[in-house]
Amino acid sequence: MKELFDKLGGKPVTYVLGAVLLAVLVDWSGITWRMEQMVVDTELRLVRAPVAGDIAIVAIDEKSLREYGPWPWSRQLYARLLDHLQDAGAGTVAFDILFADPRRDDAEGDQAFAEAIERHGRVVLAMSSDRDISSGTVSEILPRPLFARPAAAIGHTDLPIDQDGILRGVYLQAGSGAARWPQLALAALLLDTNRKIAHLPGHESVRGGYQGQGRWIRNHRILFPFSSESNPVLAFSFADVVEGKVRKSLLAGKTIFVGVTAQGLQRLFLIPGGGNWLMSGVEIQANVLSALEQDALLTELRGWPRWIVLALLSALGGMVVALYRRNCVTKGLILGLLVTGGASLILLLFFGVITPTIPMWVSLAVMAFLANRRQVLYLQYSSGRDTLTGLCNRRSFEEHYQRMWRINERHQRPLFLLILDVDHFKRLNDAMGHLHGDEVLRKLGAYLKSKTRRAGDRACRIGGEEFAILLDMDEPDMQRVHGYAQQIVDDVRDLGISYSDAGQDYCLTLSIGCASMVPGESSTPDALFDAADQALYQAKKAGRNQVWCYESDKQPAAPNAVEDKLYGQ
Ligand SMILES: Nc1nc2c(ncn2[C@@H]2O[C@H](COP(=O)(O)OP(=O)(O)OP(=O)(O)O)[C@@H](O)[C@H]2O)c(=O)[nH]1
Repeated sequence: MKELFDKLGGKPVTYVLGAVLLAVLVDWSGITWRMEQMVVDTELRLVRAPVAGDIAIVAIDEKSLREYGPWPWSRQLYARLLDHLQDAGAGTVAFDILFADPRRDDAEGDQAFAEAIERHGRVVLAMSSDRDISSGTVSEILPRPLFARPAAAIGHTDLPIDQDGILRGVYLQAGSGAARWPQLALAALLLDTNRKIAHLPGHESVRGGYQGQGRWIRNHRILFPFSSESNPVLAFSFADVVEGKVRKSLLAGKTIFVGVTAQGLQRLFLIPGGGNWLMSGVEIQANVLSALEQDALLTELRGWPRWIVLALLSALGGMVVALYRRNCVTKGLILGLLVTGGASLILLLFFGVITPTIPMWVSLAVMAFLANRRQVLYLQYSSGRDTLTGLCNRRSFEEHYQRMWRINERHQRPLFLLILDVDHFKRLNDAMGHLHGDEVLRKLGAYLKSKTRRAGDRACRIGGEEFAILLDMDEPDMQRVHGYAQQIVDDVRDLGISYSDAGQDYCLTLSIGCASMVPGESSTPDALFDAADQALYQAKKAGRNQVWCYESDKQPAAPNAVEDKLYGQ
């Protein structure tokens, strides 16, 4: 596992693919949705745009309430408003007010309003919905037929709130059973421009018509930039307009939304962008129309396009992390976050595309963490390695030696140590050069590593051309160890590393001294080392290219007793 991690962690492709897969997985799981929305909201702050100049609100505000008394008023006032707006040359008038019930005490007012709607010819009325709590079904509430008949269009005023209480977008179509009603702002747009929109923008979540009785169906969700606090929608007081206090030129040619803004009478919506900025429904309608008119909608990527953009951006971030994986992981992570964050910002500012940023950042953080882990492991590993052969160095060998000594002492098991020395290595160096000598040592290192595969086994380069092997044997038996060492001697000879010196050909050989001891109070790690060294000395003395062993019984093993128990080939 560690080796796999080591191998994969070294390759840039690991970081690129890892970042892509993880980002897609995190995004798909939806666990970062809330955080993601916070980022999107912050980004949306940057794309705020003023509402188009040909849109205005006629607001039922505090001033109008002071003028005309408590709301609702006689519909006569709306009739007067419509006539005034018509006179001023205003365009479509959309009421963000539901006129569903008759005013029984003011039939005249209702009649006057109906006639004014007819006269005006370009009035859009609002419809709404009502959920029956016991059955859960949703029914439509339409304007009373007296008004609906002369109205040019009817639009819904459903403003959906996300799970976190923020309104980020609207549905261009909604209705009970089928999404047949256009959003109020869309209805006004269609009327004003006499346009037929072949393909409604936004995400089409519902295909086909009727979706089931009593279900409130929404379709074509759009996101759009909201107007800023410093650039609010142009608004006139209802009373000022009706009383003719607003210059006609200010109203001429404008699409007018009529709605309530007075505190306490209307529902306010929290809009994205941080802070607690609230907007009334009528202001939101003005914002929607402005965005539709100017084609300034934002695209929230879904499905395959979302995965593809996410994959491309996180691959870019993964590449940055991979680039810095060895020198400075933190720098790589910070740059990766900046690059991906910057790319999403560019997509938003220039193309109006909202990309999921948090999943990319999560995946980059994980990749950077893995790169860092690998780097730490690599440093730990390399500090205990011999740089030429890749075997462990004397320091880490000694640590391992001491550890194995303690373990075997607990279990009262013998420990086997082999010391290996290349024969006449000076002669090889002199004949072939130091670099060639290095290459030979490297080859020997690789071979010895392949001979030490058990967890407790360790091969190490303890000096120039001197190696040591510590063996962890299941069945402690010096004969087997002798056979093992002899195999090494034979294999090295069979490697056929040959060289000539002074006209004579030589083949590289090894000598090995083996020793074993049961760790205990009377035997020490140094004693075992000395014993193996003595055995090696004997092997050299006896002509090299051979194995000599020293085997202790469980008695104290004084170094001077070593030779008594030595045996060779
Ligand atoms: N190429 C190379 N040579 C090394 C390295 N470390 C030590 N040596 C050489 O290894 C040689 C060891 O020489 P000696 O200690 O006389 O031993 P030997 O020639 O192998 O003779 P015996 O051990 O008695 O068989 C010296 O020439 C060192 O310079 C190394 O890292 N690379």
